[in-house]
Amino acid sequence: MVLLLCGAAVHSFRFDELIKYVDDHQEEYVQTLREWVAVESDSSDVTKRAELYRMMDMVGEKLRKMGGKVELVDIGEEQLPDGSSLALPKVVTAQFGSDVNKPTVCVYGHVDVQPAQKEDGWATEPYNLTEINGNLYGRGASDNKAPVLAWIHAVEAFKALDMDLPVNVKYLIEGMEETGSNGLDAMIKSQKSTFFSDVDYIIISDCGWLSKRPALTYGTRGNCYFFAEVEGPKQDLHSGVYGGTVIEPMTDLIGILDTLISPSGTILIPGIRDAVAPFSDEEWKMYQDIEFDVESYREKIGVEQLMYNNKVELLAHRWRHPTVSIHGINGAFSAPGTKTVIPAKVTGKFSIRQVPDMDPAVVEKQVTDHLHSVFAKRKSPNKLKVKMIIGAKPWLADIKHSLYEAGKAAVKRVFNVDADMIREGGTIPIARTFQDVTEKSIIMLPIGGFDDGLHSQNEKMSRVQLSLGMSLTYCRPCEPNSCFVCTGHEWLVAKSHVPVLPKHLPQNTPGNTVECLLQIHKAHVD
Ligand SMILES: CC(C)C[C@H](NC(=O)CN)C(=O)O
Repeated sequence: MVLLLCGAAVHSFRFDELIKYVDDHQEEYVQTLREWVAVESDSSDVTKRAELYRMMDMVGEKLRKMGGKVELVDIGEEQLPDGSSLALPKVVTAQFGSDVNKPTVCVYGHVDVQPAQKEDGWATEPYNLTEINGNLYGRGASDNKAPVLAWIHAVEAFKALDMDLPVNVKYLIEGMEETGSNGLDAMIKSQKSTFFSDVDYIIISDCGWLSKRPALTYGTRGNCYFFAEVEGPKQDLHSGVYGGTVIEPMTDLIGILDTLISPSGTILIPGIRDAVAPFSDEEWKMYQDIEFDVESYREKIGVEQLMYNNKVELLAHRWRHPTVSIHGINGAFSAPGTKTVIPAKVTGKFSIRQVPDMDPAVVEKQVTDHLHSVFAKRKSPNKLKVKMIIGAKPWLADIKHSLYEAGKAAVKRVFNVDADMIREGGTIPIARTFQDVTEKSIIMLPIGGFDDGLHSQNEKMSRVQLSLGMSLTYCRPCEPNSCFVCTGHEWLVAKSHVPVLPKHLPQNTPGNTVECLLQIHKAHVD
């Protein structure tokens, strides 16, 4: 939370009050996160849609209570595979201040989550925020509920103290990010000349650091998500009775999925790499300077071998080369027992993370043509249907833009180290739309840690990481026209902010606040 809540208008006396208020309310912030995590706002599961609607209402209510001008924007319906339709969760927009003499910052985030069940291998109940050794475990804790709340609480502190916000702040919080931000493109287009007309900057904290070093994110990969359905007999069959007499849909599906990517990671779809931007010497040099330890990355994941052992190659394949991942097969027998079935219809789910300058429409054609071509060669009587479900574009920012200069200055002032300039291998579907449609500058400021387990078992947000991230939020009082919000060039961030440290950590570590926090953080993650 960077930022921007820095204030020409804030006197140091009042600034101390602000810091104290935030520190004094840490437990309430965690309690609100607990309430938000308790909502199973899984956007991929239509049976959980009521929870998602409830989640959006909670966000709207929270912002309304803070005195914001809040709207729950209807973004229409989604068509389900069975032909029926279902209302999309409303998008929450909120506005705090409309002073034409102040810049306006729009914070984007999402409060939907990926699926999670205890049986997937979680050590705790995924929807019951549980603190263990300073880590707050729960689905959505890092992706993206805590970062969204951090931004909300930053403004709430100003409001609670009846302090003038030095910038106008807008929020746009959605509930379909994890399934491709359905409906949001259209909403942004339709509100270009209304909600977005006075927005100067867009800030996204839906990403994490790469290591123990603070980072700024300047690129994300896109995602083209496919369903490949193979349909054969009219119902499931006994493999003893029918096996050997029918051409099985599952055999066809595994056969075609195996033509997508080689064991060593080469994508086998013709033409797919044609539009990939060349990896420049400048990029190579940048990647070399980034703090990242390949061996500890390998160990943390728990694999014996990675695809690349060289740091630059590994980062490049994580951020700026495309890849294919196979996620699952619907209709396949997957229970622990030994059912001897021949499934009649199976749907393979896979996605391609794409990079500049790939285009989802082109990828869709390349993948569809390829799968139909390899399927035809099998001469199977079964039917193949290929459908692209998500077509989210990659996003890349200009790191020479003053917004990134401002971000670097803020990190330097808070942490006393230079930010690593990183990209994200994952996708924030709406980032590119913001860029293309609103033509505003976007910065991604990671708050999450490098090992938060996003989309995985035991997702967490550590209290220390949250404190470190939050210290970016508070800017010290500055002279008019000298801070980022006034000039667009610099964030002035308080060095004097001393967050309340988790009680189990040493309270009397010597050194200044920043060194102290970094030492504690290091001890905590080592
Ligand atoms: C299109 C994807 C489902 C989006 C998803 N985004 C994030 O995880 C960002 N929080 C992804 O898988 O990258």
